[in-house]
Amino acid sequence: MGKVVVLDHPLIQHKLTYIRDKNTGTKELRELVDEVAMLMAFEITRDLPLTDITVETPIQQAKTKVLAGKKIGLIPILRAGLGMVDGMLNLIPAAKVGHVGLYRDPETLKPVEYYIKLPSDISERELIVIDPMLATGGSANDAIESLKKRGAKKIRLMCLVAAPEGVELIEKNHPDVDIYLGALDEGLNDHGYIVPGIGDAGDRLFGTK
Ligand SMILES: O=P(O)(O)OC[C@H]1O[C@H](OP(=O)(O)OP(=O)(O)O)[C@H](O)[C@@H]1O
Ligand SMILES: O=c1cc[nH]c(=O)[nH]1
Ligand SMILES: [Mg+2]
Repeated sequence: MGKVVVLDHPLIQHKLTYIRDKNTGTKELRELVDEVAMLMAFEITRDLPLTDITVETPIQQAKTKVLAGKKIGLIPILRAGLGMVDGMLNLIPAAKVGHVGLYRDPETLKPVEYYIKLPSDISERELIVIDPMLATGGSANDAIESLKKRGAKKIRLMCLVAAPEGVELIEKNHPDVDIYLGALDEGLNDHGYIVPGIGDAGDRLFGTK
């Protein structure tokens, strides 16, 4: 079974409070999502492997460390996942970015895939699927399946807010995938929205409602 980690760093929790607040406007929301994504990226990259090197400081030789060159791929689920990409790239600037376009049918709550474009070497990369919301889990589940079908071997999932239903679905169908969250909320309402949640992430980020 994969890990489920709630990233309870005080800065993440503080910013998440203002993301939840319905009075936070589009500009501020974008900035907050960007910042939280960067902080979450900082936390989830703790286990990246290092390798030893030697450099000359102005004083003498120093045995020190650099990243071992692990290749990373960020996979935002369109649209809302786009809001988290730049924040993560601030910390992992060499990451490649693949896009999976999915929307959730409002009647059935089932995801519909409309776009996919991935780096050609996904099987060699550690992939981080990013989406602010893990509600029923259908979208993340389908995105992960699409990646696996195309050769992905190592996948993590990073979401701002999740419902237990979504976490359970990913744990059941993808026990090899670790899940990193800003918060694990109470559940879903009748329309499949996370409670208390942040509302419709895509509409709030892009101002489409
Ligand atoms: O876990 P689920 O029940 O599948 O719901 C979560 C999905 O719903 C939202 O996307 P939406 O369909 O609203 O598309 P958008 O990002 O284009 O707004 C959200 O960004 C997730 O991708
Ligand atoms: O709460 C939710 C659930 C799905 N999609 C969203 O944007 N928000
Ligand atoms: Mg939406």
